Amino acid sequence: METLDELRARAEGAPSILELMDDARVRAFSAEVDGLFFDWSKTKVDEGSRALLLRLLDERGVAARRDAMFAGEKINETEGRAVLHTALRAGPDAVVEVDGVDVMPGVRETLERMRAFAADARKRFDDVVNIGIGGSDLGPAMGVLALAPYHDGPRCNFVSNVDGADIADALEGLDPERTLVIVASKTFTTTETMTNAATARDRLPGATFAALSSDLERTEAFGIPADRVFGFEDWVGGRYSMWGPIGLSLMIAIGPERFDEFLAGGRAMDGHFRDAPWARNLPALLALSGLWHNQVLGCATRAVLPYENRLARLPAYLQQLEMESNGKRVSMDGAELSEHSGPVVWGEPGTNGQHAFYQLIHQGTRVIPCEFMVAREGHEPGLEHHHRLLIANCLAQSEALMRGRTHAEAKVLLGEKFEGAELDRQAAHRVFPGDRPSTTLVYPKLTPFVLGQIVALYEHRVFVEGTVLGINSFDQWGVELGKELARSLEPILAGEESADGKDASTRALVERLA
Ligand SMILES: O=P(O)(O)OC[C@H]1O[C@H](O)[C@H](O)[C@@H](O)[C@@H]1O
Repeated sequence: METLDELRARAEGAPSILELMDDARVRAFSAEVDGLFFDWSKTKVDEGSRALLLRLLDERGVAARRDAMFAGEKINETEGRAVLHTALRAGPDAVVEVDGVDVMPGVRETLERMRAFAADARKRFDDVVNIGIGGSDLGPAMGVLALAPYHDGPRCNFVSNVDGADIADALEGLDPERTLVIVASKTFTTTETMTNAATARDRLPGATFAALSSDLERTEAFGIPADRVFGFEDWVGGRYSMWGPIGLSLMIAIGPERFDEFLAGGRAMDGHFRDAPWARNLPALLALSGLWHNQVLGCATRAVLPYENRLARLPAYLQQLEMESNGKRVSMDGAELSEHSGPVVWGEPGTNGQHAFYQLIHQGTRVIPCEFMVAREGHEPGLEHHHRLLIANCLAQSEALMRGRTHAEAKVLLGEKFEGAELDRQAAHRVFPGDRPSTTLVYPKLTPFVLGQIVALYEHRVFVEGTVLGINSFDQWGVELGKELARSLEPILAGEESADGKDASTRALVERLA
């Protein structure tokens, strides 16, 4: 891609972030929508590079593909499906057609049934166990923890791993009469989920079961009555599904009204993504900062660092959203990508990470672009001083990464303690190279509405990055081979089949573990 080459040329010998920094830059390299403020001024993108990045969006036809997505066109070409998670949060008057049929009456009807079911479940049950994995787990698990201050419904447990420890621990001490087990699986075939669901049925007789799936024949075969089944269509991808039936546990936890606020946050971000010019468009700006760091500068990872303890599961959620969506090797037409695919995404909440892995971010030899997130306000009355410290730490990290510390400054700090060659040696360990990039997302307070804005912001960011790279962000063929091989290994481990066809290493491991 020529524009990317031009950007790489500009990045060579670009001024430092500190040299670029001034008030005008902060105004130019930040944008705000509905209280959400994104600052990307602490990057090395200058005005010229920004113009080229914006050009990339036009060259790659991002606007047309965005409009095609919202219009229900089948942009998930490898599976022949539309991509309409946005329909799950569309307003009451929305009309969204797939193959000439408006899908919104169905969406609204399911949402109404969910509301009635959730309102009743909040009275009848003490515990909800959501059994699901990947997109059928991470969204509601992340959301229930994030919105703990609004959680006034039954306790929610999330079981995902096929490791029997997960279901065994979750079922421990539950009263079947007061427990709702939700089997969440789009396909209703996923080994982990079906194995855990069967164990729950055996070990907790008398519990109430509900199902969230797009395969109504399989939910019936499992024995779940139709009035406790909430279906969705194939145009909702697993990792984009927490807005609909897969969000049922979250709706039960916080109540239908607050779930509506969550949907409204997502809807507001959709409107912004559709209408705002790219230069002020938050999803586009996040994507451009991502493309700059990953494809232009060659940084293979990005750290997501929420200064919000209740966003502890957000990095895991974003790992699936970003890496399953944009971790592809070919473009839409099947040709090998000319650029790297999406980055490795990782992170932990601050301030904890500061005392663990930030060492490498500050002084390691590789540059790790950091995405900080922080709220102006917390939820804990009387603990405002905690929140001030939290904010101070968040801002201190991005400042330290940008500023760094020179050898001369380190020597001054060491003062009289050392001299000569020893002073130089000791100072070298205390040097921070600086000029390390970060972005900061500031939000007013982690309410259901704001969580909706943030999740939709990241969804669209992934879409923009994927579109620029020519990737289909909505399939996940890369997870299939491991599943097939696991299916072939299970009977070998059970002693029913021979390991002869396997390679020497796998045979030796089978022997040790069988
Ligand atoms: O909801 P399910 O059909 O059970 O799928 C659960 C998950 O497993 C699959 O292997 C995919 O990698 C994920 O995208 C999906 O979210």
